[in-house]
Amino acid sequence: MIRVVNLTQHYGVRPVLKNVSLEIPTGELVTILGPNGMGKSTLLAAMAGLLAPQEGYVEFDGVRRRSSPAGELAIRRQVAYLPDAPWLPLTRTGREFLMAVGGLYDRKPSHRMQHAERLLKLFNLTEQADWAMRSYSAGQQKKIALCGTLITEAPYLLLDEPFSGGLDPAGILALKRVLERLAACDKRTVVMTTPVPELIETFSERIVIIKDGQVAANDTVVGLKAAAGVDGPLELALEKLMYPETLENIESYFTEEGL
Ligand SMILES: Nc1ncnc2c1ncn2[C@@H]1O[C@H](COP(=O)(O)OP(=O)(O)OP(=O)(O)O)[C@@H](O)[C@H]1O
Repeated sequence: MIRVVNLTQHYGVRPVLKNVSLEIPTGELVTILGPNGMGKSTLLAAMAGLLAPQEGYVEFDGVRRRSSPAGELAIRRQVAYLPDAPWLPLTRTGREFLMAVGGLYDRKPSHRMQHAERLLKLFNLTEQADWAMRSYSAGQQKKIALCGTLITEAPYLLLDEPFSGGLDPAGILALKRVLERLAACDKRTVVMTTPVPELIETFSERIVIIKDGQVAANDTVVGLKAAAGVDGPLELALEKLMYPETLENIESYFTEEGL
């Protein structure tokens, strides 16, 4: 279980997250949604241990992040984090990269090699496996970064915009199905952000909406639709809950122009 307790995060004097508390049970597939700039990436980075919160803390299975070197090391082996703009060692090949990341998580070389092969095949990168990653297209770089997260086999996956960055439909389908199966069959916990509600409607178990630095909603897709009084796609419910002003802005854009 992940527990976020009274988390407050400032950049300079500007508060981004204000007293955020959240519990994510093991094996859940959770999506964090919210308007641009509301703190989704900041929340994920704090969960990943990249940011030291000014107040509050994050716990994985009862061990508090950043509380002791031993605890922090134990958590690092359990958690894989994919930032929205992941860094890749571009002079290395995709296969070398996967072998190196798997090694950081103590996976045996023969197991890593075999798993890398399966991941490369899954994301249609077999042909490029032994090319330097600088020759990969943007979408291929995103795919290899995703493979780098999956090869860790970490029980907790924190994925910042895993579906963005030029993934093709085959890549999106592969990622959706893999995350679904990992959560359902392997009890892996997946927390991710995405700006595209259509992508997650059918497979995200729970949605957390961050707005103005706070948790505005934390519910299932069905629960969110009921709260918004919407009997259609999730997108409509989110428009009402997250972006009520956008619908008004669209109207006034056309009205003020006399259109
Ligand atoms: N390193 C930083 N220094 C100062 N301010 C920052 C920094 N990183 C983010 N911010 C600010 O914090 C706020 C939250 O940013 P964050 O990236 O967490 O939002 P987000 O919800 O993930 O946005 P998006 O949907 O656009 O990715 C924004 O207003 C942003 O300008």
